[in-house]
Amino acid sequence: MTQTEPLQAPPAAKRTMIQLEGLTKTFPGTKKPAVDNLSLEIPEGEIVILVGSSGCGKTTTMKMINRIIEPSGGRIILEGEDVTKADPDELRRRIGYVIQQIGLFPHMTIEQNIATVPKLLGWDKKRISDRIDELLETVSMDPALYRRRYPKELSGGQQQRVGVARALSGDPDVMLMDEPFGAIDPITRERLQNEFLRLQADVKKTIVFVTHDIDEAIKMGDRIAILQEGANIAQYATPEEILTNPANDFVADFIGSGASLKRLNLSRVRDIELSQWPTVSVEATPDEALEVIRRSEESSVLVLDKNNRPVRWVGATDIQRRGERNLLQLGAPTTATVHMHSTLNDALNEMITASHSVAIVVTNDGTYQGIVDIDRINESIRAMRSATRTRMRGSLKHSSEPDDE
Ligand SMILES: Nc1ncnc2c1ncn2[C@@H]1O[C@H](COP(=O)(O)OP(=O)(O)OP(=O)(O)O)[C@@H](O)[C@H]1O
Repeated sequence: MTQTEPLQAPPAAKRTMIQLEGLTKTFPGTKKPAVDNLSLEIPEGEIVILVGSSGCGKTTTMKMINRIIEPSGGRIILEGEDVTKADPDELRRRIGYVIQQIGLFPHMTIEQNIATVPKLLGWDKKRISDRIDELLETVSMDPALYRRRYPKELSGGQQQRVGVARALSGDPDVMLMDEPFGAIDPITRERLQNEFLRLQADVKKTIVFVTHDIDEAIKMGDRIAILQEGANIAQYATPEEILTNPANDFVADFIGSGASLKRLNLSRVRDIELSQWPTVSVEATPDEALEVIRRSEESSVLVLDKNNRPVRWVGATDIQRRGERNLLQLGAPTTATVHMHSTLNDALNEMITASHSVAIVVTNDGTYQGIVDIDRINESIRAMRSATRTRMRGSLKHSSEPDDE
């Protein structure tokens, strides 16, 4: 047999995809620049978040990257090429753009919306049509159902999914996302964030993402730039570093209280050991279910369907008072379900919303994996706190060591 596997090259250091050099924008009729001499390196394949309070220059920075706003000074380097003076139309075809609310063209169907950039790129009809199907499936929307609809016939969350699909349509290396999930209710927002992170794990685009929500920044960002007025960088670091070592009082204030709780956004369900809850198949009799509960330390059982998907919680007392009812008619439907890639913060939110002390963990196809309970989340918070303290003691010790020792 011949060896067909190529030898693995050692991982190369990340390339800089976008480099902003002294980028400045002073709007006509204003004295102070909205963006004042901003320099920032954005590595390939990462999500870099620009976060800061209203008016600090996030959107202006973003719009200068694809030249919707022309810079008054400085340079934009894309993949090593100075694009400060390049043809803006051509540039925009290389950069996907997702914005809050507006996004879609209202008079065009979903397929026409998604086809905009591929058409500009001169793709043939079949390629465009296949791409529309592929992208709608990628953002979990059935093409047969949605291709011919108009934006107003979709929910806010669905419109935003189409916005993401459209931004991905020409397969750009870079995506700019300006508060893409800003106008959406918290539950849909969380779902879209998770879907987007899952998608990004596959597509690995270089993404500049604007938000004013530090929790969203911590959850979505590989790196976060916390901006002050004039787009001055207060800190540019990983979420972990920002939470552990805020560079100054401005950053500490911006993170606000509850840094430990925010750190729950950094840990995912797949990173912790899951607990198990007693389960029975939907085909079991109520007596069998009762026996499973008796043998466990819990007072209820999780009923799984034929495909191992959780369907109901059934308590011992429900079964004792069952009368003629079977397992599917007892107890309550399962709530508080999270995925392996959900954050511990998502799990905690689910528990609080469902008034349940456990969240059920399932795979993408809904198969039962285990549970996360409040105790496990508490343990994680404690572990993070003590890791931070150890790190801080380490750095304090280091900085207080006298030079002459
Ligand atoms: N076209 C314009 N003409 C004059 N000033 C502008 C213009 N666009 C933005 N500005 C000003 O530039 C500053 C930065 O605005 P920008 O929209 O970039 O802020 P932002 O951080 O995105 O804010 P928000 O979170 O509220 O969207 C603000 O003071 C704003 O008033």
